[in-house]
Amino acid sequence: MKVLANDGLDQSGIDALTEKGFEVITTKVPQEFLVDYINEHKVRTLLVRSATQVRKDIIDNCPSIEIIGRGGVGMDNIDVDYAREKGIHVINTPAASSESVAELVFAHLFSGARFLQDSNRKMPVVGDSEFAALKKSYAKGIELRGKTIGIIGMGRIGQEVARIALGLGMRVVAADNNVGRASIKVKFYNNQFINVDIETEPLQEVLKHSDFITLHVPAQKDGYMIGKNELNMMKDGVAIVNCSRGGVIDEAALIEALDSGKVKFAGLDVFINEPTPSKEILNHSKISLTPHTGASTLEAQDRIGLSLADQISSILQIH
Ligand SMILES: O=C(O)[C@H](O)COP(=O)(O)O
Repeated sequence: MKVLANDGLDQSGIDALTEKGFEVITTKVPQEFLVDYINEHKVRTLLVRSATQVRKDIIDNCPSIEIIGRGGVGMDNIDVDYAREKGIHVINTPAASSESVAELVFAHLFSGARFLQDSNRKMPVVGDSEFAALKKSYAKGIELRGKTIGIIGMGRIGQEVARIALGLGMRVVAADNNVGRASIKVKFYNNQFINVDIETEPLQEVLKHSDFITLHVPAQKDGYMIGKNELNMMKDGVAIVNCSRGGVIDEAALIEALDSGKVKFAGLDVFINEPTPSKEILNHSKISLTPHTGASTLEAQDRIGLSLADQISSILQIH
């Protein structure tokens, strides 16, 4: 019962699977050697994050595979329908990382609002004499409280973003093609709950009325969701965060909008070219950057490991 976790697996998952008699291999096998490796080791379960591509070549040429597991949410690196047609179980962990991604959205928002990304780059390289000048250049920070956040995509992550935003005293507006109205349960530390209804609006309305926009949609098949036209619709001085997928936003149009001042700042966790984002993106003083770490917290990875182990055991009926 070999499980190959090609992009790694949290110890929680390794322990839970090992306890049930699975052999978990965490060797990173390069993409071009995967088919041979899987066949040689008769791997029955292939686990990946977003790095390993599980395309038709693997599905067609690795008859031992019974389960393909995505430790995370987005399955755009897996030919899901094709695998299912071939009788392979394809699983993911849609609920395990929402809090982590949502918290990263606010890390980017707070960073941009107070110039942290620029300050972290410049403070180590400028001398004492520049301290005052830097302080002056960061004098026009902004608060999040009281501002409007537009959430595009009200799935689990979008809803978690709404919960945090409400706690910060922000006004929340949302756009979602599938959800007419989202009722958000907000839990407080004393275990009390309140229900808050969030009306969704057409995308264009959300773009027009938001001070901050955050994207929580799957990888787009038909071009950019946010391109030049959409950027033009937004308020002057809007801020944008993308912790969903590269290619949801047109990076060239974003850079132009940052340079013109239309967009005040951006926070990007995902890029059109991963793992090599463009130099313009990497070096832009108004962009807060993270290398696709939305789900990379100890807590999320622990939950992901347990969820995968649970699902694999139940599919293979190992109790
Ligand atoms: O879809 C996801 O779950 C996130 O993009 C995280 O991807 P990762 O597992 O490669 O960090």
